[in-house]
Amino acid sequence: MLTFIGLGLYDLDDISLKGQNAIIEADAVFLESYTSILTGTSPAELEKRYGKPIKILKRQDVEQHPEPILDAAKTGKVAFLTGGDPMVSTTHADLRIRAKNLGIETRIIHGSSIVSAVCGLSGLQNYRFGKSCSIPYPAKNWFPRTPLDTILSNLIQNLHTLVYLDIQETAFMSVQEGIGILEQLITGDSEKISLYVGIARAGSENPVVAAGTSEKLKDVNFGPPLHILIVPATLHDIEQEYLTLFAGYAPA
Ligand SMILES: C[S@@+](CC[C@H](N)C(=O)[O-])C[C@H]1O[C@@H](n2cnc3c(N)ncnc32)[C@H](O)[C@@H]1O
Repeated sequence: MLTFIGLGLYDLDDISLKGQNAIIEADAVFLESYTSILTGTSPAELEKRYGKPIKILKRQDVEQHPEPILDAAKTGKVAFLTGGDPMVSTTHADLRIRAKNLGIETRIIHGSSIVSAVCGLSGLQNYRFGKSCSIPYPAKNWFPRTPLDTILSNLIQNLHTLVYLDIQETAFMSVQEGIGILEQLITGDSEKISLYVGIARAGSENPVVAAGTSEKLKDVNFGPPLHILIVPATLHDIEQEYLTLFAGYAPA
C-alpha cells in the first residue's frame, strides 16, 4: 500500500489525524523535499515525533528512480509525505499511476494547501484565479518569460495569477526577488503590473500578507521563507476591502 500524505503548510502539527495515524502504521516513510517544505520544522523533528527513520527524496528519486518506493509498497505500508497537499502543484500523479500499473494499492490523505491558504489570507476569490505559474531562479543564458506571459494573459481575462517562487536546496526565492525578476522581464507600459500581493509563511502563527506596488513591497519585511506572490486582476469591492484591512492595501 502506498499512501500519499499531505503534511500541510508550516509545522509538525499541520498534518491531519488520519495522516498522523498512517505514518504511525507505516513500515517505511519517505519525505519528498523538492516541491515544498515545512519551514516551521525539520526532517529530524519529524523522525523524532514518529520514532522512525524518514528517507528524504530528491526530484530524481521520485521521477526517475522510484523503484525503492514502489518495491517497499509491494510488500508493506509506505507513507509518502509531501508539504501542502500531495497532489496540488506537484508531479506525484505520475507515481500513483506507476503504482496502479504495478498492482499496488494507493490512497491519498489530503493536506492543507498553499492554493487554498492564499485565498483566506488575501481575500482574493478562488474562482477568479487563472492559470498559475512559477518563477525559477534565472541561470546562465536562461531567463524565461513564461511567468510574465501567463500573468499578462490572465490579466487580459481579468483573472488573478498565483505565482510560485523557486525552492532550491539552499535558496528560497523571496517576494522581492520574484517581483524583481518580473520587473526585469517587463518591456513596456502595456506590460506594467500595478498591484502585487506578497505572502510569507502561510499556516504559521505570524504570516505576512502585504499588497501594493512593486515600490511599496520593496520596503516590506516579509521575513523567513516560504514566500508566494499573487498578481490580482481588477478587484471586486469585497476583495478590495479585505486587502485594505488585512494586507495594508491603499487604493489610489
Ligand atoms: C510548487 S508549490 C507546491 C504546493 C503544495 N503541494 C501545496 O499543496 O501547498 C510550492 C510553492 O508554493 C509556495 N508555498 C508553499 N507553502 C507555502 C507557505 N506555507 N507559505 C508561503 N508560500 C508557500 C512557495 O512559493 C513554494 O515554492
